[in-house]
Amino acid sequence: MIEKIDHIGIAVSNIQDAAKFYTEALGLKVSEIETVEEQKVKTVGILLGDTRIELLEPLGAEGPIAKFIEKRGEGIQHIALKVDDIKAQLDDLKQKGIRLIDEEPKMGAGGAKIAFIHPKSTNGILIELCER
Ligand SMILES: C[C@@H](C(=O)O)C(=O)SCCNC(=O)CCNC(=O)[C@H](O)C(C)(C)COP(=O)(O)OP(=O)(O)OC[C@H]1O[C@@H](n2cnc3c(N)ncnc32)[C@H](O)[C@@H]1OP(=O)(O)O
Ligand SMILES: [Co+2]
Repeated sequence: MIEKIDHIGIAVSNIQDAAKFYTEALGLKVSEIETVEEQKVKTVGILLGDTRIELLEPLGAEGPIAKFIEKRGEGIQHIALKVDDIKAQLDDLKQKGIRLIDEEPKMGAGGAKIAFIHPKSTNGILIELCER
């Protein structure tokens, strides 16, 4: 079951600089910075009620966020949907012929299980499934 939007992922060159807009101009709170090696990113969550904005900075020249910024510049990179059972959701999507980037969940920020659906199956939006 899909529960809600868990977060919106925004690719930025520098999370400290980018976070200032949300904290200083909008008065929002941020989580601790976390490194997710597998995705080659540093990330903070901007807390917004029961959802969040996830700022993502590339760890180096490689990885999906580095590549995204190089090709498209900073901006919205993905939308994450919270699911109650990510394995079941992935099996269901696979059976429906949806192109998955990850057939098995990976480790995301905050210990979440995450998996991505390819933009070719979603009219050009990168969608993450996320189970907490
Ligand atoms: C920390 C964690 C968490 O939440 O806990 C995260 O979120 S980590 C967040 C970062 N991690 C990820 O994004 C992991 C999943 N992402 C990936 O595997 C990759 O970024 C792909 C989405 C497969 C794209 O890979 P790559 O750029 O190498 O492929 P590509 O250049 O051939 O692109 C294939 C097609 O997808 C499009 N495309 C690429 N990135 C896109 C994006 N973010 N949103 C929408 N479309 C996108 C390209 O324009 C291209 O379309 P055309 O063919 O029409 O030109
Ligand atoms: Co995410």
